[in-house]
Formats: sequence, C-alpha cells, structure tokens
Amino acid sequence: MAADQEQEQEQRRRLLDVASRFPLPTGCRFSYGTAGFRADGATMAPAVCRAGILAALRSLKLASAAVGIVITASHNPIGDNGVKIADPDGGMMDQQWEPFAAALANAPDPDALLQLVLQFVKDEGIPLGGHHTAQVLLGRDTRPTGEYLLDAALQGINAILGAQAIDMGILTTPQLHWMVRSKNKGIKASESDYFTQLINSFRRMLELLPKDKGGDELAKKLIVDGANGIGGVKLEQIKAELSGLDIIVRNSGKEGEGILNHLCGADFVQKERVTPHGFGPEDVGVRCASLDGDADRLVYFQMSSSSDNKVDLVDGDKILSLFALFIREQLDVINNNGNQVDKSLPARLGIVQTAYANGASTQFLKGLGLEVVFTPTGVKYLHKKALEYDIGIYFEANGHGTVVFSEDFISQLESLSNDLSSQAANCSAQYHAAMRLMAATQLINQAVGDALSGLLLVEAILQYKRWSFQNWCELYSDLPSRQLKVKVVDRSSIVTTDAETKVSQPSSLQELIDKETANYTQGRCFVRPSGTEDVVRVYAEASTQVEADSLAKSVAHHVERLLG
Ligand SMILES: CC(=O)N[C@H]1[C@@H](OP(=O)(O)O)O[C@H](CO)[C@@H](O)[C@@H]1O
Ligand SMILES: [Mg+2]
Repeated sequence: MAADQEQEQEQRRRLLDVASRFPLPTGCRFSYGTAGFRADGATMAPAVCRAGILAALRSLKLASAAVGIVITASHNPIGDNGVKIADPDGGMMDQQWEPFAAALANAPDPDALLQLVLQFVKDEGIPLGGHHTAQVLLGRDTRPTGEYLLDAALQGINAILGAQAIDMGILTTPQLHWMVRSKNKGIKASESDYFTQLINSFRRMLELLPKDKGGDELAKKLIVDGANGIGGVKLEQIKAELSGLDIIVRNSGKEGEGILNHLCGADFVQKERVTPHGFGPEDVGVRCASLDGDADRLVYFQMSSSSDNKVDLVDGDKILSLFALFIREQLDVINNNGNQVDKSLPARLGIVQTAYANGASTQFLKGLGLEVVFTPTGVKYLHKKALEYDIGIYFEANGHGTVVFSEDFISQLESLSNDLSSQAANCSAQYHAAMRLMAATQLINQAVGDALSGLLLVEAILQYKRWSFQNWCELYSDLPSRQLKVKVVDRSSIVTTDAETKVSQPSSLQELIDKETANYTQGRCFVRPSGTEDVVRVYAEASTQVEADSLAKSVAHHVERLLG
C-alpha cells in the first residue's frame, strides 16, 4: 500500500515537473485539426510534450499496445511543425480522444494539467501508476525543429510511469504508421523490414505481368520530385533494388538542393499545375511523380510542351481510378465462371472520396458501376470509411490515399491462392489474378496513404496495362476547378454538413452559394473551415476555367462580407 502511494506521488510529481518545463505561452491555443496539432515549429514544444503524455496514456488504455507519434507538418513550410498520434492499428488516433488531446495541449498551468490527466484517467479507467507498461514509437521528418520537438515528446512520454519511448529516427510518416501496425501484429517492424516488403512485393507484381499482352513496353524512366523532404531520401536508398524502373530523384533533400516544400512537392504541383523547381524542357514527355514533405501524398505529372512550365496532372482521383480498375479486373478474372477451378471470391469493393474529388472522377467511377461514398476532409475519415468494405480504396484529390483489404478478404484470397496453386490450374489466369491481388495487399500500405508504396503500385499497374502516362491521363477529363483561401475573424463560425458539401451555419451563406452556383454550367461549389490553417477554403468547379474562377471568386466575396 505504502509503495502504491509512493508511486502515485511520483507520478504526480513527474507530471507537474514536465508541465513546468514546457509552459504554455500566454495567448497560445492549439486545436487538434485534420491531422493533429500544427503551428510554427518554434512554438510547438508544449503541444508535442503533451502529445507524448497522451500517447503513453493511450498505450496504457489499450493494454500496452504500441502507439506512434509523428513529428511533421507535411506539405507546410519548413518553419512549421506538427504532431499527430497513430493508434495501434497504424491508423490515426481514435477521434473520441481528440477533445482530451486539445484540452491537455491547452492546459494553462501544471496544476490544471495534472487535474485533467487524473480526471481523464479515472473516467477512462486507465491503469496509471507504474503497474503496466506503455510503448510509444516516434518518428520525425527532416525539419530543423524536429530534434528539439522529439526531445519534448520524449520528456512527455517519460513523465508517465512504465512508459517506454522508442525513437525510430527520421522517417516518412507512413513508415512510422506501418511500424506501429506491424509491431502490434507481432511481425518484423524495422525500416529494413519495410523496405524488404516493398521491394519484394513490387518484384512479385512484375513477375506476374502478363506475357502475351502485346503493345509497347512502358518507358522505364521515372523522375520523382522528393519535395526536398524525407521521401526523396528514402527512395534514393532503395531505387537500385527496384528492378524494371530507372528512377531519378530531384529535390531529393540533399544539402543545397533546395528548401523543403518550397516551389516543389505534391501540394505545389497539384494546386499550381506547373512543374516543380528543378524540372525543365529536357523533361518534356517523361513520366514524373511528386511526393510531399513527409511522403504520404503522391501525384503524377508530365510536361507536354517545352514552351511553358504547365503540366498534365494525374491527381489522387486518377490514382484511385487506376487502382479501382486494376482491382476490379483481377476480381472479374477470379470470379469469371469459365475458369478451370470453380471458386469465387465475393468482395464488396468501396470507393471513398471527399468533396474535393473532381466531379468528372466521381462520374467516371460511378459509370463503372462502382459504389462511391463521401466523407469529410482528412484521412482519418476516409480510412475509417474504407475499412467498412472487403476492399476499400480511398484518395483525397491531393494524392493522399491507399487501398485497405479486410482480414477476412485476405484470408479468403490466401485460401483461394493455395487451392489454385496445388491444382493444375496454377498457370491459369485465375491463379495469376489471385497472386496479383496478394502482392498488392503486401505492396500497398495498409495503415495509411504512403507515397512510396503508392508509387510502386502505380508503376506495376501501368506496366501490367502497358499504359503510358498519356493513356492514364486520358481516362477522363477533369472539370476545371479553383480553390481559394479566405481569411476571416473566426473560421469556426462556419458549420458544414453532408460531408462538407453544404453550409448549415450561417444559413444565409448556403443560400448565396446555391444562387451563385445556379449561374454556371456544371457548377459545384462548397466552403469549409480548414483544419490545418487559419483560413476558410472555397472550392468551385464548372465547365470552363473562367467560370470555375468566377464562381470561386464570387463565393469568396460572400464569405468575406459575411464573416470577414
Ligand atoms: C483541401 C486540402 O487539400 N486539404 C488538406 C488539408 O486539410 P485542411 O483541413 O483542408 O486544411 O491538409 C490535410 C492534412 O494533410 C489533408 O488531409 C487535406 O486534404
Ligand atoms: Mg503529408
């Protein structure tokens, strides 16, 4: 009993101590947004330290399962930084804990922080007091504030008795999510295991290419814009082992090559539709890809003319469409009755998009007879929805997405593959289709959108289909669109509904949007408060660029007038 009381005292002392080491500057307010906390890197230490406390509590709550902390601000400028927490399955932290995360980050003084933790621990039945262990894996990107914030996170984690922090080093965001997931599944979870899985499953996909398809072989050359971030660094490490591809990395993150996310990276290319820094006329006609600063976003592009720097863009919607076509084709082959072995693999295939998906992509996917559903912006919503299917494919237009396969589907696929391999059918189209799907489940990151694994799946599918960039790009034509940002006094005064496609408050705003939209052919427009920046975003689509620009501009004026 006395020992227990001592532990309790020690726990309280540690929390008070760490909180006093990282005081919250007056006037500072953090909110757990679309992807955790983000702000100027120099101001982030209190929030990151408290995220450390929170992650350790989350692990305690979940029977000591490993959870993750990623220190990154993704595509945002180099001076920014951020922190987000990964749950034991490798996905984003359960949204139910977000209000506590925000309250903890904003606790004004050590006493308030201690009381918050004690109350939360009691309400949630968390076994605080050193009798149980907690495990937190940490990763960070290449930002200069990363190391300093890592230390803040470590101090937060170590303030919880029984908690163990494991620094996994400088990683892409999806690598850390993958490691957390793998660790909890009891499979090897180091960086070299991650690379081995990627390289082997990619090789497997190439071995399964149809031999008799005819047509041109796909050009092997691929230029990748690494956004001067961690993705380029990692790709450099493995590119020599990726057979069948000749990868050149630009904006690779090497000293002197440029500034993180500055005039380069997936966000820049997708929004500006021009070539990133470091690309020029000599690249016309070459297939190019662009990653964001923490390598969880991927877009493709190609310069069509040397007279300007405009690009043809393949965004997340078209990557999704390529994946959907490939997976559906394999399922069709497997389930086609004319096969030698009468086995079927029933699978509910779901496509998840957000309101930012280009209307032409949604129409294309629905036209294929696929089930398309919408969620609010943010991978935490899309991923969760995708898990409701046997195979869920989700992408944000900006290139963040993946394919998730249910455990049940994978085990059915495994048993089908085993049956087929043990029979004379093992050289059949059915067997090959099953093996291709198996390889895809290994290649594509099951925890979160991953630019590196996504890129390899794209490359394997393009080779499978013998499609050039142009073939892929011409799958459908994007509707012209425009995104604008509006600064307002309080962006939270806008409340949205219907997966963010409608404004419920202020109601007069939706009436104005409807009225404006009615003036345009194929017009579509919505506004929502950003979850990562202090702005309201306006998105508009119409049949011409001039119209899309004009619709976005007039709605932005209404937002300014009502809320500015
Ligand atoms: C329009 C847009 O691109 N929004 C992005 C952006 O969120 P906002 O809540 O719109 O700021 O950052 C998120 C995190 O990276 C990403 O998931 C999302 O797609
Ligand atoms: Mg990112």
